[in-house]
Amino acid sequence: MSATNTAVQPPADAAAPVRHPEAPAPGEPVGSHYANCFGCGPDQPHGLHLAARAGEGVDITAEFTVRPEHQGAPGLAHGGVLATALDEALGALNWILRVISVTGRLETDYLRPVPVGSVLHLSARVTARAGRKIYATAEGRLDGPDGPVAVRADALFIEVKVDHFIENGRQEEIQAVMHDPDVRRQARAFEVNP
Ligand SMILES: CCCCCCCCCC(=O)SCCNC(=O)CCNC(=O)[C@H](O)C(C)(C)COP(=O)(O)OP(=O)(O)OC[C@H]1O[C@@H](n2cnc3c(N)ncnc32)[C@H](O)[C@@H]1OP(=O)(O)O
Repeated sequence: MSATNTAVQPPADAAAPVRHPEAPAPGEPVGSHYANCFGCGPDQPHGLHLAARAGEGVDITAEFTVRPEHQGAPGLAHGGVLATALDEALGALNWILRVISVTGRLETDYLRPVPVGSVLHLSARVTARAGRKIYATAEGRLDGPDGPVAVRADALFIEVKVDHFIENGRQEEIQAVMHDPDVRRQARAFEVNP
């Protein structure tokens, strides 16, 4: 990180976010960006298995069922796991913008304990963009999509190229995904933005 402007709130001159014309239609699943992702990967046995759906704007919704393996205190979700759920919901916004970005900063508020067995109803939306910076916010509610807010987060994501992963990831996993033609096509498509 080269500069000091790391605030999660957008500057006054930030632009309004725009839904990409090829974003999934409202209600459609956005899909998993990586089968072994701890947040959304279907092949990750220890993961959260978050399955996000596109909203009507630059937003998504998702549900996270808290399992016994997600505990911190007895019978309650671990705070780091809840931050992961928020982070993953925010990361799913990439599909709506059709941009590849990674979390730069994530500020989380824990408002209510989240019991094991409960379903956290997540929603996330992009609030603004400024250059490579994407400002977004997310919340998780208990007892349904209109229930009380248990956790929330403001985040700053930074747009990156596919090379960010190729250059920094462990070669074993990089080589495995590079041989998957679907992954390659999908990743490159995200880099060709209008
Ligand atoms: C294929 C789809 C993938 C979808 C992934 C979603 C999964 C869920 C989300 C995640 O978990 S992502 C994984 C966790 N995040 C990371 O691993 C990111 C690690 N950090 C980095 O790799 C670099 O720091 C980063 C690419 C984010 C930035 O490095 P750069 O060299 O490209 O940026 P630079 O230093 O030029 O800074 C550009 C601007 O961003 C700001 N910035 C950079 N890093 C920041 C940071 N960490 N926090 C806040 N602001 C940051 C920086 O201040 C600057 O602001 P200004 O333009 O106003 O000067």
